[in-house]
Amino acid sequence: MLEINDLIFRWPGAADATLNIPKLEVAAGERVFLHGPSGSGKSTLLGLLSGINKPEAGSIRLLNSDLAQLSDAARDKFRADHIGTIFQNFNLLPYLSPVENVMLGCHFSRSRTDRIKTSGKTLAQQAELLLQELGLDANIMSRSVAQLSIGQQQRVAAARAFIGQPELIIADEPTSALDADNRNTFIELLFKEASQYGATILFVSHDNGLAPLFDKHLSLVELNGASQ
Ligand SMILES: Nc1ncnc2c1ncn2[C@@H]1O[C@H](COP(=O)(O)OP(=O)(O)OP(=O)(O)O)[C@@H](O)[C@H]1O
Repeated sequence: MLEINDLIFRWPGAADATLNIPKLEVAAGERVFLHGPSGSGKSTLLGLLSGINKPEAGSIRLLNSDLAQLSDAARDKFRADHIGTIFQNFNLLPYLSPVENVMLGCHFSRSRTDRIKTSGKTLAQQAELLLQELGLDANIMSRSVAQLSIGQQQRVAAARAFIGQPELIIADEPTSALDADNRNTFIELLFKEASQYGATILFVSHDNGLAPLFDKHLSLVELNGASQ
């Protein structure tokens, strides 16, 4: 589902390329753990995969589209349709309820919205179902998210990424605020949700203790070093 070839990315003004990745392949449905020390380029790579940045050279084929060849508007649409992101700080809207926050995951994507409608549910019903599956208690669904614990906010952020079944779920250090038990539980929940429709998970973390949970491990230092 993802294939990178001869990718080079350099931040403006930087002497050296931040990323120089000859090859990277991820199959559909894989659970991938991407690790590397601070500054090794993890966020830069996620920015390229989600189409926020463009490579200087090389190709990034995601679901058979070369992101480097798409216009800015087409990359935005591609991201909204095919990628669900769980951000490190969750990026939830504090004045909205959990259900409303989750529904926002479909806001910019006709195809994700249509997928839910075809299943016969409303967006709100699907949002509620996902929140239940991810373990959010029913009695807090109508609170504003500002009143939720970190672990509860994390479940809302995950449900927002999954709504409408995007093929790729990107999780950028989403467990750094949790203790070890809660981290593992959260990752197991992500896997369960992803396996319901075969989503691919790309999970970024400094915490190598989480690596054994995943099918595949990618080290940014090794990926970058492979050409040098
Ligand atoms: N917007 C930017 N403009 C210029 N340079 C940047 C920008 N963002 C990141 N960099 C540089 O690119 C390199 C990789 O940064 P990046 O944030 O991708 O690393 P990271 O592996 O995600 O780090 P961390 O684990 O600390 O989040 C660093 O040297 C950083 O200074």
